[in-house]
Amino acid sequence: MSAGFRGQVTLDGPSGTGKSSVARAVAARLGAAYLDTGAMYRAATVAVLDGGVDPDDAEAVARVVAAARIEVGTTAGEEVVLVDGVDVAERIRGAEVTRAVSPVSAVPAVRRQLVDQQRALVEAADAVVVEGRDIGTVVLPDATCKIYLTAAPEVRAERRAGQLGVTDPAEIAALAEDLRRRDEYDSSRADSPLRPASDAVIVDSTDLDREAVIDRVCELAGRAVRAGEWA
Ligand SMILES: Nc1ncnc2c1ncn2[C@@H]1O[C@H](COP(=O)(O)OP(=O)(O)O)[C@@H](O)[C@H]1O
Ligand SMILES: Nc1ccn([C@@H]2O[C@H](COP(=O)(O)OP(=O)(O)O)[C@@H](O)[C@H]2O)c(=O)n1
Repeated sequence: MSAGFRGQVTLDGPSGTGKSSVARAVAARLGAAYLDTGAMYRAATVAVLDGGVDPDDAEAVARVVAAARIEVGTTAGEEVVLVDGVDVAERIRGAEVTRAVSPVSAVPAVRRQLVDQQRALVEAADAVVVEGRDIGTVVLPDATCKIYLTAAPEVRAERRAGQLGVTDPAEIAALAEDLRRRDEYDSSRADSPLRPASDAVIVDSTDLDREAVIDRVCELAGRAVRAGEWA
């Protein structure tokens, strides 16, 4: 399965399972576009923080985000994230945004706005890999191939620590607590909670390296296309 893929691959799952790194590599291998929906919720959070609004004040959050122009790129190799024309690609990965993103993304009006934008970006592409929390369940219920990535919590925290260059055990424990809190928030919200779609294939990456996960996702994408051709 390489060139010639047409359709949508969705990658959902909690933080640190490898969604971004795997989705980017799969998109490159399939010659597909790539959409990081988490970057959009993070960009919305930048607008909320800069608007001086409490991330837990749903009404104020909805108002600020409705007035913000959020733009993301869909090319796997280049990260483009703009809020009102300002490059926030680096800032969205910072601790301040990570702390505030879950309450912002639990606001239904924010989700409606960003889901509309996500669907428009997907429609513009013949082939696309989309990662997030609700892509297989809500954004693209008819996607060609749905994957739900999981991994043991301690493995996810270690991966995140490795990514951020954190080695102090107390800091790793704090990262693990942050992941746990965010997963709980994302899984228990009323609108579009984090959960696998009923027709998603669950891939547990605890004991798989990155390349093995990429191979598996490409294989599943190829299989889904062939199944569609025979249907
Ligand atoms: N299967 C894997 N084994 C080991 N490390 C991985 C694996 N998949 C991803 N990683 C690494 O773990 C870190 C977090 O991955 P990332 O793709 O950002 O996860 P997510 O988008 O789900 O939060 C990155 O440094 C990435 O390179
Ligand atoms: N489709 C999505 C994607 C992200 N999100 C929210 O955005 C946050 C950040 O997503 P992300 O994918 O950048 O997070 P990481 O897994 O990279 O840490 C998540 O914790 C969710 O609160 C969401 O609600 N729906």
